[in-house]
Amino acid sequence: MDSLALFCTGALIAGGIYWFVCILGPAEQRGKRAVDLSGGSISAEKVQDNYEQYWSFFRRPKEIETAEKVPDFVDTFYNLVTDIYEWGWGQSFHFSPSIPGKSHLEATRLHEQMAVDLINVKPGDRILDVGCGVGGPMRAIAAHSRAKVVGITINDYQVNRARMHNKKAGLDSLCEVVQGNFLEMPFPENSFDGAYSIEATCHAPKLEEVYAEIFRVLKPGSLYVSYEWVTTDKFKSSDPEQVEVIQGIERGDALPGLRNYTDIAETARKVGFEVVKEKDLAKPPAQPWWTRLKMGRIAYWRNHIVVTILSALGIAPKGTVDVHEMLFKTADYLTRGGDTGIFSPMHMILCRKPEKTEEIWSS
Ligand SMILES: C=C(CC[C@@H](C)[C@H]1CC[C@H]2C3=CC[C@H]4[C@H](C)[C@@H](O)CC[C@]4(C)[C@H]3CC[C@]12C)C(C)C
Ligand SMILES: C[S@@+](CC[C@H](N)C(=O)[O-])C[C@H]1O[C@@H](n2cnc3c(N)ncnc32)[C@H](O)[C@@H]1O
Repeated sequence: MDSLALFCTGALIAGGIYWFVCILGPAEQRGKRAVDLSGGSISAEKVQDNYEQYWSFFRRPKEIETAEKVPDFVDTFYNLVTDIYEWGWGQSFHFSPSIPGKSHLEATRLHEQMAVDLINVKPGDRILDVGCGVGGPMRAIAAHSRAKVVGITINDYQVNRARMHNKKAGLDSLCEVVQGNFLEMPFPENSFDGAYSIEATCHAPKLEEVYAEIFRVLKPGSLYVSYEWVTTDKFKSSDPEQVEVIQGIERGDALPGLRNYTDIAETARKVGFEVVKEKDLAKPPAQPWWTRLKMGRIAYWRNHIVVTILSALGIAPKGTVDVHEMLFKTADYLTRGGDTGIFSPMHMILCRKPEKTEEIWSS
């Protein structure tokens, strides 16, 4: 083979690898690239240890039940998965019903916009995003409503990613990101004109604690909407196969325990909210939210190969393959949860903080 042919073959192989890893991979344009996968705020050498630490929480379930330990366990989880989520899913870390003729991104945006439309927000209002991730929903909601959005996340790495994306999108004057625990928020009472949480409060060990905090920081008369992860009326705790699916979802998603849908409104009322509306957005006529997970199967195999190669080359931290494999299995449990109808990630509840709350506090 002469040198020109050798050069062309080399260039073709290099181009192919670049296309496979960098172009085919990212879920959003100019999103996270496979070669940039990291362990979040954890240094690369500690990713494997932290992954093992994450699993050890499930070997001592009592520890997960201890409220004080949960934020640390959730923080470890997001250090491990944030880059993989961004790379393989995008900047919005939640599900949405499929919409025929619309892309995943369009369906995601409509699901996010529905949340802010429900809380009647005006331009200039200050609203809270409880558990904001890297800010996909926050940016969509700020752009759609022109409200000022303050997001809170426990994970430091997500704070930096969210701030970077806000700046890049030219939305940093409307979007602010704070590192903190949503069980003890660093905000004064009656300081927000509205609030929303998208698939985040499921990480709270006691829903009552996070709802009470949201209630505290909201101005009287303002609205809060949440998309909750729940087991539905189809779930039978006596069926071992169903229990396996629910436990698989809990373990792969850092959940201290999935709640039943009946607990949501009850908890909201207990902390003083008026329940305005409650609806499982996953129920027909909505199209399945889990088809996107099913359709991604080929991409997951490709991602598995990419992660294995990058990890072997020392580009991705050791442990990334394990984390990816955990997510791969989780995708299967989530799909089974969706197919059987025993699980919903979008049980919507819309609540109002009453104008007068004195009676509630004194009772
Ligand atoms: C609300 C939460 C997260 C919900 C989803 C955003 C994520 C749940 C499972 C995740 C994924 C599973 C499979 C991954 C795949 C193997 C990989 O190649 C690319 C990324 C995945 C698709 C990943 C993306 C995010 C999820 C869909 C929880 C945590 C409360
Ligand atoms: C699945 S992500 C959803 C993120 C975002 N709502 C979205 O849809 O893109 C859950 C978020 O909740 C945050 N979270 C979980 N427990 C928390 C806590 N105790 N305090 C603050 N944030 C928390 C996580 O850090 C993460 O950002």
